Amino acid sequence: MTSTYSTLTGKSRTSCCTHLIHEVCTPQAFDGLRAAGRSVRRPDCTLATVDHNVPTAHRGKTALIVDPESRAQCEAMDRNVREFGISYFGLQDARQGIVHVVGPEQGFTLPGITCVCGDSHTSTHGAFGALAFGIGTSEVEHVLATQTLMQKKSKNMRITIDGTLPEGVDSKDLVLHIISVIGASGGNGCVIEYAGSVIRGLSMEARMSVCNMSIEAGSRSGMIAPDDTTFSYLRNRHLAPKGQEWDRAVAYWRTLKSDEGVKFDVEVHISASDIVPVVTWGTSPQDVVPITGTVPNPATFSDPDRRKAAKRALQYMDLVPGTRMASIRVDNVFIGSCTNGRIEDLRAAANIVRAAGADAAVAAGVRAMVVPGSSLVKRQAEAEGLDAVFRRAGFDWREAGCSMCVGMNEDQLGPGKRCASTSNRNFEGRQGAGGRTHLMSPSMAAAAALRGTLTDARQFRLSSSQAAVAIEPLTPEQLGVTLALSDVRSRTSPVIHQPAAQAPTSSALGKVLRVLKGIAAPIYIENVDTDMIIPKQFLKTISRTGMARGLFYNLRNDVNSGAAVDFILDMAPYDKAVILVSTGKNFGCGSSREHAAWSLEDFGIRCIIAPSFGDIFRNNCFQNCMLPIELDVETCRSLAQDAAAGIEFTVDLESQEINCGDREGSPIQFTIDSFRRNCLLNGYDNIAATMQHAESIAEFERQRTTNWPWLDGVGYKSQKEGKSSGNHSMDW
Ligand SMILES: CC(C)[C@H](C(=O)O)[C@@H](O)C(=O)O
Ligand code: SF4
Repeated sequence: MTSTYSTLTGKSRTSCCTHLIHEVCTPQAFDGLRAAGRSVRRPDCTLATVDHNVPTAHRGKTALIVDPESRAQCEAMDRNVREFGISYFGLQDARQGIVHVVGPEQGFTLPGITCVCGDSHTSTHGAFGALAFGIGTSEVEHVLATQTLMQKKSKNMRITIDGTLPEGVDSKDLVLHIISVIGASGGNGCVIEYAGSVIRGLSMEARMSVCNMSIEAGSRSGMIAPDDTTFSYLRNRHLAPKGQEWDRAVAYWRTLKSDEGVKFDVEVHISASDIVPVVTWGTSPQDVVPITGTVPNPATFSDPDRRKAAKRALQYMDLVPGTRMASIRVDNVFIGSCTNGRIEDLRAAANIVRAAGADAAVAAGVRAMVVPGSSLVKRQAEAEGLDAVFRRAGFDWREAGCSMCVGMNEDQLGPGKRCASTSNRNFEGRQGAGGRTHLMSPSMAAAAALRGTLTDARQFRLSSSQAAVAIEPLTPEQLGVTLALSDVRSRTSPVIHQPAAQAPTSSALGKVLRVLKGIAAPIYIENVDTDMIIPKQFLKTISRTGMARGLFYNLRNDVNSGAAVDFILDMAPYDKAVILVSTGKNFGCGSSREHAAWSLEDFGIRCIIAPSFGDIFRNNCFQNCMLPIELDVETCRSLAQDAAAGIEFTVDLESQEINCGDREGSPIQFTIDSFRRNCLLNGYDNIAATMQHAESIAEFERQRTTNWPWLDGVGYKSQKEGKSSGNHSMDW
């Protein structure tokens, strides 16, 4: 399936059809463009919004954002989109929302495209049969400048779910079940295709929830072949093709499916009847248990690493094995995020409140928030009366944004507080330092809000008279939004900057790595996620430097007092470490934040050795001239012993060897992609290298215009036809 989607312009460069951007991962990329005197190659294929930092208590001008760092990031976005001529759904725009809700909602996400975004949940867009994946900031800069990316073909994995989902089981239960089956690193290096009768029967919203969490299964990208469900969702969306182009597009989209008998690198079969309503108990999305079950006993895990991780998780979550999940009290409930902040999710949650009767109320002592995924979802929900249902029961009805999914705005979970959440990550400190997250579906979260404990939502049954009346998506006019569509994908005039003297562009530029000699620090944690490497508060910067302070912040400092606690990187000789050795797999999983690589580098780490890596993190390391080395678990464990003994390591990239003292088995050989190796040895400027292929990129774009004209924005079309786009005032 994937080969159908990758549109290669050169040996290893993928042309990106659409590029979504948000305020957190772009300021440094735009600065890089400015410094190098580069423009945005395809403003018509780039769409911007603000979501992570925005307040959900009010809407208004960016200038009203109280937190100075959040405000600075949003203002940087305002400036950058203006300067580079990019279509933008800013804080006052009726179409603003979470980037992964906005793209599909506008029809910017289409089947057959390659879609990228500086955000790990870009996998969401795979629900449309797009090859969609998250990238780091350096890659964002590369895409802005060239509309292409350096890519290596991924492995293919197919997960087939057949049968009928039992009553009360929804797409969130399904995807959490999948992650528990294949594990949080199960999809490393793969693109997942979701198939089977259950997937075919899902709505687009549900498909998006499933693809969204592919990254939590270790895969950068998940996809579903487009079908009539996809087409009817897209028909009449603002940026979807219209008229004859629509017919032509649909005819093409129907061809986008895996060939009969095609061989996948990995096949997984799941029976729908095995799936039940679930919640998470630990600090990895793979820590899943039926809501009717109990907190597991780590001693029952056969894998020693899993056992250790489970013990650590239970300590963090303050849970005791054997406790009934449904007896666990919660302080907060969060309904929202790019996984479950769409209209269907809000309807499901509201249905539970309706089923609880006219007197339904949020349990005493619980704070429950409903945060729509976009401002248009909010208006739709209000038109359906869902806000009234929530408000009446004591839920807090908010403005759109990422909110407590990540806590970059004021919506944070306090230390020691427990949250029933419809988001996608239950990592340590994810929703707030010291906060404890249980992931679940919207109906289960609503049920938890009413009962005050984790609750089986099947206890709330709707009578037909209580059932929510879902209405067709409202038109912009009905929503009371006068959409000025003229500014969407119509930009034409690239802004060319003069290179700034001595200013840095993409991060690795000018750096090389040949031989690295020094102290290695051992880390014994499984699935070290990038939230753990650098928590959210350190992402609120518009610079790439000075991030060592944030490195492993929550492991190095007491959550309540902020006082330093013993952590390996603060103890001699490891405070001078240049190498990290992780015994746990999936190092750097989760978020695409390049800040994780920046903070390691700023501390002095140039090489990380682990049994496996999160795919986006691995790329981010290379982009910053850092070397991620993958070795088997046993070798990592023995290297960690050497590191713990304070033995100095020598990593030689030329000979691809690791030497540590005169240990047995030394030197250890490692393999590395030859292109990446060359870049590290010679310090390439990837963007400049790609720009040498400008003619092939232009030729590819010409073919694309001929074959798939609906992928060009209006402004680009008229520019090609020699018409002036005036002051961006053309209609779509
Ligand atoms: C800020 C962004 C880089 C990050 C991501 O990549 O996922 C965020 O959306 C998250 O969910 O942690
Ligand atoms: S996972 Fe959360 S923080 Fe990240 S994009 Fe989605 S809603 Fe925003």
